[in-house]
Amino acid sequence: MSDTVLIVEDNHKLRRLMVLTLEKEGYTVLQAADGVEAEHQFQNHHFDVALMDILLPDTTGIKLLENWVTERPNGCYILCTAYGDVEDAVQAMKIGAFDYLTKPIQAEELKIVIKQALEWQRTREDEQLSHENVAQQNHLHDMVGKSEQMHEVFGLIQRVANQNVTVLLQGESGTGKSRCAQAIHLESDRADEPFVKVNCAAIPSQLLESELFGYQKGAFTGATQNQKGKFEVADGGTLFLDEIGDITMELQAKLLQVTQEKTFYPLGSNEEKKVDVRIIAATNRDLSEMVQKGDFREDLYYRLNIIGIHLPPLRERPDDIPLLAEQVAKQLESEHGRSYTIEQGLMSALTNYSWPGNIRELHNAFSRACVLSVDGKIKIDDFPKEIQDRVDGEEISNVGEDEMIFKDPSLPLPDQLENYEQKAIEDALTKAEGVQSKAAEILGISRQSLLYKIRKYELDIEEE
Ligand SMILES: Nc1ncnc2c1ncn2[C@@H]1O[C@H](COP(=O)(O)OP(=O)(O)OP(=O)(O)O)[C@@H](O)[C@H]1O
Repeated sequence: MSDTVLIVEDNHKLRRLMVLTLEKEGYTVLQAADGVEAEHQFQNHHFDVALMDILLPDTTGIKLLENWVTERPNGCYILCTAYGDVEDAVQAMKIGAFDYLTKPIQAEELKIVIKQALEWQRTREDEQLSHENVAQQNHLHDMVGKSEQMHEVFGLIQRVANQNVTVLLQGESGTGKSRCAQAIHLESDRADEPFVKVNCAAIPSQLLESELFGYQKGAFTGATQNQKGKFEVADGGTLFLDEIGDITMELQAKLLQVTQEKTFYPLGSNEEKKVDVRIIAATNRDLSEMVQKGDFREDLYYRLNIIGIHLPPLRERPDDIPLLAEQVAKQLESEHGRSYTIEQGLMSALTNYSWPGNIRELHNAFSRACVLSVDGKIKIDDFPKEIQDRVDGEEISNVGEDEMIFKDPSLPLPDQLENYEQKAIEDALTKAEGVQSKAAEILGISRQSLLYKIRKYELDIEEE
């Protein structure tokens, strides 16, 4: 059965043109010339995507969208806005439109957006199934993680990989945004095409434009020959714009145009270039806050954030630490040609540290520890002082002097630490009358860390 598209457009000529274009592509097309007809179609027919004009004789596309999103939240809606009407476009995206098209609508653009919408729609329907599959999986390409948050991220990556929509990755520095962008590319059918990364913060703003769009010989002093920009280099593949929050307003406007039209002009050139590039953007800044402050264009924000993926900080997913640490140790084993063992108790100690630099800090700390380790045995002493201090502080600070009885000098230090830790947890839980969040507060660790330790020491505690 072919996919069905509903077109709501009062301009007869334009509607006819859109219907013909889509019917030629093999879609079944329903039509409506005003709000009443549109409501009738909505109530009586199934359709996969609706494309509606903003201005209708008896209502607005925004009003229809508001009603339909409430009634069928899983539907896929695209609004057609007048050229340059940013406010309507932004409002539509906020309400829940999949995307918007700016008039005049090109046939090619129409075909692409409908195709993307249907792909997104289909994968959303498969969501449940793929979610179950992904839940079993603790890695995706080079990414590892077994926490619920990372399973969710893996699921999203797989669902969006083959849709040409832009993706916005947000998360603190070192949480894995670049890796995530690569994983999306590798999961997609563009995997054999180029993956091009541009760090927008690392390139001075005057140069960034020519870096992205290229230039023609003579465009400026020193432009002695034509130079391709990253958009052209990435043609057919993926362009990863890292630190997107750092680009100037002027460049934001240009970028918006490429995301809409897929065309641009190299600096100093009159020749329009057309590219097929999938854009993934990332930032560790709060882009929606930047929008509110007027530092980032709202329309570009919505355009980039068609699919948003949040990479959680490591302190919120301590369950991933052992897996990540093992991955680094394995990598280094093959690089250094020797094997490493991780001292007992070290892992639980490391889950107590908050890792402000996230996975990058963990990687660096582990690499350092491997190099410093004697006989390949990685110990807490091999970690940077700030980590040792934090770990020791948290482990010992909650143990009173009268409990020094737990210190058995005949045991190796990690085992002594584990004894302290277990006792401290038991005491905190008693003090907190079994309320885990309170106990975690007393211990100065996250509730997740506490749960991890309760399981680790097999403490007989009722689940909250
Ligand atoms: N899930 C993961 N599994 C294994 N390694 C990871 C994972 N996520 C990130 N890493 C590693 O952690 C380090 C930092 O990751 P990455 O550069 O992707 O972070 P980022 O969020 O892009 O950082 P920044 O914002 O500073 O650019 C890299 O060495 C990367 O390979």
